Amino acid sequence: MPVKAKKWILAHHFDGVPKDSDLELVEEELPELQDGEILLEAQALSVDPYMRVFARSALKEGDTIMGSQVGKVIESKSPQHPVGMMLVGSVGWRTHAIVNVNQGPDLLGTPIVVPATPAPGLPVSVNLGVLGMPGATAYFGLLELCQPKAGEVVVVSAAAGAVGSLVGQIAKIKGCTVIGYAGTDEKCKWIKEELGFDHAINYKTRDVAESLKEAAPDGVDCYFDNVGGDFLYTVMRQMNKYGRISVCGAISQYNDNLDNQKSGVFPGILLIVNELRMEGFISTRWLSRWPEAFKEMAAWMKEGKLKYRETTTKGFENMREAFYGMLRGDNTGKAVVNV
Ligand SMILES: NC(=O)C1=CN([C@@H]2O[C@H](COP(=O)(O)OP(=O)(O)OC[C@H]3O[C@@H](n4cnc5c(N)ncnc54)[C@H](OP(=O)(O)O)[C@@H]3O)[C@@H](O)[C@H]2O)C=CC1
Ligand SMILES: CCCCCCC/C=C/C=O
Repeated sequence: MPVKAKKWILAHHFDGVPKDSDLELVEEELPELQDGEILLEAQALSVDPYMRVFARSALKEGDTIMGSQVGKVIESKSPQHPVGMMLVGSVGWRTHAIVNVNQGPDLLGTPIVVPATPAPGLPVSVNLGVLGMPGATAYFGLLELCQPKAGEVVVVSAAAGAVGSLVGQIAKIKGCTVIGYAGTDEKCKWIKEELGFDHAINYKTRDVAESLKEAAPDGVDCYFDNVGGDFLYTVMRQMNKYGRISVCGAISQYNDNLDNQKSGVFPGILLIVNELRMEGFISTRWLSRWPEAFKEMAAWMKEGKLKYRETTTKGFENMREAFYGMLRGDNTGKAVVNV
């Protein structure tokens, strides 16, 4: 019996905030499996900011939207991937995918399928969040680039999101004072009261420069930047000598047309005077070491030192709404879609 897959395609390249006419749900009939192929059925899918960023360069109109999912093998012509096995696959927004297990990495350089990390008692979706790409991003982006030391002050933006909520907790584990900025009072309450951040500030209701002066009167040593734009410049002005900035994301600019962006004045003088180190990264730089991060983070979770939250949307047909919601800040913790 041929399998009918549903998939979301890029109908039109995004221009500004993604809208319904940009994304279209279509059906396709899948062919018979060949040797070395498996058929994956989506259980949980990820919606991430990078989909907004990389759609422009990596996709053509008509292509399936990129993205990872946890899928179950429901048919197999690969003895190493038996029916029932759970895999994390970068196979896009699809209910069913035929994967050649010998295929090389995807467009973003990640393997097409890897066994889902065993996490007893936890939902499979943790492989898309705390024990997945966002977890590795927080772990390596903070520890490798900021190298936070006990007693230092660490600031993180988008602090109640998938990456930011983990960055703040890891910085606490390392003995730092942590200041998180998030977009609602509820998010601030969560990161302060449940996750143990020292300060949680709603950037929509407080002035960032003024509130940062209050929370960090002696300045900032590390900034984990998820937001970019003016936010970055504002924090840079309050960095201490030899401060480190890990440039992870620039979500405040993702809906802008980069070709038409006005050139602002980059405050390079601050880098010079305070001898700051500022480095952008893509988490796949440490791909071969991701298991190391997952092992340590799973141990912290077991010890109750690292908590996570997911904002889940039910139904593959609601991928689009989950994506829009994540971009505008509806999520606390990792945004996932359960099928
Ligand atoms: N370099 C890398 O390898 C990777 C980079 N990233 C980047 O990390 C960042 C966080 O990603 P992730 O944790 O997955 O996503 P989140 O779970 O943090 O979701 C995005 C959040 O961004 C916040 N946001 C949206 N617009 C703005 C804005 N204009 N100003 C400030 N905050 C805004 C919203 O929270 P709020 O309510 O607080 O506004 C929203 O919930 C993104 O920039 C992403 O691109 C992610 C993974 C890998
Ligand atoms: C498993 C997919 C890895 C994608 C890496 C995404 C890097 C993100 C950059 C900005 O959001």
